[in-house]
Amino acid sequence: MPSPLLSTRDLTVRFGGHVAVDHVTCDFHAGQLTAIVGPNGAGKTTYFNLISGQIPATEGSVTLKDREITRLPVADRTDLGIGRAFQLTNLFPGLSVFENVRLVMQARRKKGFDLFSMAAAHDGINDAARDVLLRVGLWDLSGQSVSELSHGNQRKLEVAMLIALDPVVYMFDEPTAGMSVDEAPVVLELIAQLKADTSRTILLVEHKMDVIRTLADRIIVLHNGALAADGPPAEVMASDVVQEAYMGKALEDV
Ligand SMILES: Nc1ncnc2c1ncn2[C@@H]1O[C@H](COP(=O)(O)OP(=O)(O)OP(=O)(O)O)[C@@H](O)[C@H]1O
Repeated sequence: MPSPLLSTRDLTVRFGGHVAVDHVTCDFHAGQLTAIVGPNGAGKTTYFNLISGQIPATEGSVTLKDREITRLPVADRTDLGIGRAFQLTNLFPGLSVFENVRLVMQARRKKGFDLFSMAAAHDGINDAARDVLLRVGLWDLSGQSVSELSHGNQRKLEVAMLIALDPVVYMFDEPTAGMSVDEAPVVLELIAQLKADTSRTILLVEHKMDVIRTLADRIIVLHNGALAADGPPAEVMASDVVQEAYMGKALEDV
């Protein structure tokens, strides 16, 4: 098997006496979407935070494409290809949809954050931003201020910004949370399309069984911060131990 894109080895964080993530060793390969499930408080978001760099690990390591990134700050990890959608906190509400996507592209291309540069100088970026907005179905709303968008469209924009960032590792934390039944399928379809690019890996924290069934190639289960199960969805879901002990409660709110 080729070497993994992303690995955690004995990844651990303690808050005082509480071990929130407990020696989690896991490899994530290109072309795979891994759903991370587990009961409330199991450590899923904290595991994400350790991978993306929001909190420092107490022990263990995170490796991206054979490079150890455990002690790197968030921005450096982003530059190296860790892309995380943040439940709307990384949108600029006062700017237009288009400007939000363009800012991400400018930052990626190291052209700085000068929004008011001559548009002609940024033709390439403008075209690329338009392509992303067409892809997510937001092109018609590109001139609107983000604060005027519906919640569902804001979540779509978040996916657009992640696509614009062009990461190696896509990290989604409950991407359809708070969306209407009409809006959620669009975002799920976008994530499904991302899977088609087999040079990336996708991590998804998710409670909804239907979303997991639709998207996941693999499920890992966290319980009390530790890795409790890891395998293909059918296998993990069928496991009695996992059903009863770990997933019954976590996945029943479909
Ligand atoms: N900064 C922190 N300081 C202290 N304890 C924390 C901190 N962050 C998380 N925890 C604790 O770590 C444990 C894991 O929390 P985490 O949010 O990762 O769980 P989760 O699996 O994402 O839960 P949920 O499904 O409810 O979002 C919880 O007991 C939580 O209270």
